[in-house]
Amino acid sequence: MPDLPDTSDMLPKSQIFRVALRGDAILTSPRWNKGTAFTTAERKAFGLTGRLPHRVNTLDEQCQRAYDQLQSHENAIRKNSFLQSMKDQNWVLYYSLISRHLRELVPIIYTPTEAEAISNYSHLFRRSEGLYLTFSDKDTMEEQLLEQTQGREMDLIVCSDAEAILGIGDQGVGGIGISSAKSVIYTLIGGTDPHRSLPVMLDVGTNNEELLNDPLYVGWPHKRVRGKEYDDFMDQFVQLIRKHFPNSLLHFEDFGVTNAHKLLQRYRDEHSVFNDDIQGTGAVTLACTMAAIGVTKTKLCDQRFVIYGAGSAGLGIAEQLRDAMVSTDNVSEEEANSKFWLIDKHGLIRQSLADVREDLKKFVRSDEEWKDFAGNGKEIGLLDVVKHVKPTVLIGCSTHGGAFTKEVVQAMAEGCERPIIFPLSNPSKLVEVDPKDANDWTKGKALLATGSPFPPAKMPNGKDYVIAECNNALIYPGLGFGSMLSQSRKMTDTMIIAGARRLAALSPALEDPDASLLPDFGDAPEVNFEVAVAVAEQAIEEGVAGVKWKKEEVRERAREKIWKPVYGKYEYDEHGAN
Ligand SMILES: NC(=O)c1ccc[n+]([C@@H]2O[C@H](COP(=O)([O-])OP(=O)(O)OC[C@H]3O[C@@H](n4cnc5c(N)ncnc54)[C@H](O)[C@@H]3O)[C@@H](O)[C@H]2O)c1
Ligand SMILES: O=C(O)C[C@H](O)C(=O)O
Ligand SMILES: [Mg+2]
Repeated sequence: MPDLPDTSDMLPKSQIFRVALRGDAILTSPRWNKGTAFTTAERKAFGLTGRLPHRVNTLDEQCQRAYDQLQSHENAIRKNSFLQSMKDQNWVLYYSLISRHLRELVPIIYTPTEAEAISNYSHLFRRSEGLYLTFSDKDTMEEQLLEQTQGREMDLIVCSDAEAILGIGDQGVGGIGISSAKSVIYTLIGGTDPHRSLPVMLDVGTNNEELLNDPLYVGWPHKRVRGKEYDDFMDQFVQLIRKHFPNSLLHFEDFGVTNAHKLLQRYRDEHSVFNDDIQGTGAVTLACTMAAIGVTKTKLCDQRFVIYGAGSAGLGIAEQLRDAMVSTDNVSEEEANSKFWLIDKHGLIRQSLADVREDLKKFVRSDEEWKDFAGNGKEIGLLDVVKHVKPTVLIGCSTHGGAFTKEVVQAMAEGCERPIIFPLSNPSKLVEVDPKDANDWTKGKALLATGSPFPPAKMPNGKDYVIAECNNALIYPGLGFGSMLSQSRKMTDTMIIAGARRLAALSPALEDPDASLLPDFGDAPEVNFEVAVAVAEQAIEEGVAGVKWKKEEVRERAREKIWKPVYGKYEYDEHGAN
């Protein structure tokens, strides 16, 4: 990977904060609490002398102690709960600890462990994780928002209605866990100030029978609200965000595909809105594909793409690849569309299929193309499509674990020299193929990337093949930070493509074709910093930025704005922050 800036020199200069909280109030504020790291002078000033043991610890010592405690929890879900409690106690310690062990701890607080925490949410509940806006309380939505934000400026709102959480479906109020985890990643990897971000759960009910029948379910025990009532509720929410936080980024996560697409189209010209499953996944997959075709020395328009799973992610990926093909390879949109075969649970999306979603119509295959197909009239499944189309790229975002069988993978490998295979479904148990198997079945020829972290596979020459983590977290924090930094009025497709290109340019495979297609997740903060700079520069260039900077200033401004988990120096001031 090309050299990246050392982020340690991005630490803010020693900061002095005037704080109005004393005693228990400062010890129980995760924003201000330093625990045993309060200095002797601060202990006197904030009424803490008798409330803490004698010794003053450094942040390094606190991180060491916390890491040791974490190791005593034997499984991932317990570690997740422990870290959740730490977040409730002390933000600097929480973010600093995870930053020091990024590759090890991101899978604990995010994908895949967060899926388990979300599905057990009502049983694990300890305390509030953000703002819960419930349909039945919609008349007081504005009061609830203002009560929660207490006059704070907000840079970022991450919301979910939890209809399609990762690959585990409708999770009702547990969906706050994804809003919260995505917000944490924004801070950890993107540099967003946690005090200026808000996770939101839009509780419009759930159709998950198990939750509805669970006496301990803590959400609104009601079937999902649909239609005009749903649209009005969402509109009420979006208009409040626009009114009170006009410069914020509004991030949508894990909505059902129909609402995801509709909400994005409805608001994308009014406010800076972003759908992670559609746009974030599209962007990271574009970057990963660009890296892979760099290895095969082909162009985007030379590929035949089979996308298995035509929901938010599948559609977002197809559109992003298509748009990039049009802009880089100079082909018409129609020709670019013809390079895609999308499959959902009813088989190949083609003309004679009933009820094809409006947003998929441009990717519908003609019946003419399949007229000689033996199973005509029936669903056309993945294996048949692979045999017939001979794809060069096979992408999975279906939630159908194990769908890329040995037969499918080998059929693909017969049709091309270096099959590009990205099984992206999360969490790990839903991956379409274990990358180790795909590697073995293709004798190390497949170029692979997955949505969740997987261990390296062995190449026939005995070398490790590092599996790229093609998860939107490698790009969305940078896309978002770039938009917030430049105070963009909207997040345009060209800003997203600029971010994806920057990520692709950082691929280790550019220098070594046997290396991972994407940068290591351990480098995610530096990578996302680069993405953010590219996005903000593009926003300035195309005139959607609110700031009046020159493009050359962006990098320095980004360094100044980035939030880092370090303790500032506190002075007591009754009119200070709380
Ligand atoms: N790696 C990433 O960054 C990333 C990003 C977004 C989504 N995802 C993953 O992709 C998966 C889908 O997410 P989504 O948001 O698009 O969900 P979604 O519910 O919008 O879409 C799922 C799609 O899969 C299809 N499908 C379901 N079962 C199928 C089957 N047996 N055969 C073929 N198709 C089937 C559905 O018809 C639908 O088109 C999830 O597992 C999610 O975790 C990964
Ligand atoms: O949450 C993730 O890990 C990625 C993605 O947004 C998903 O829905 O799977
Ligand atoms: Mg998601």
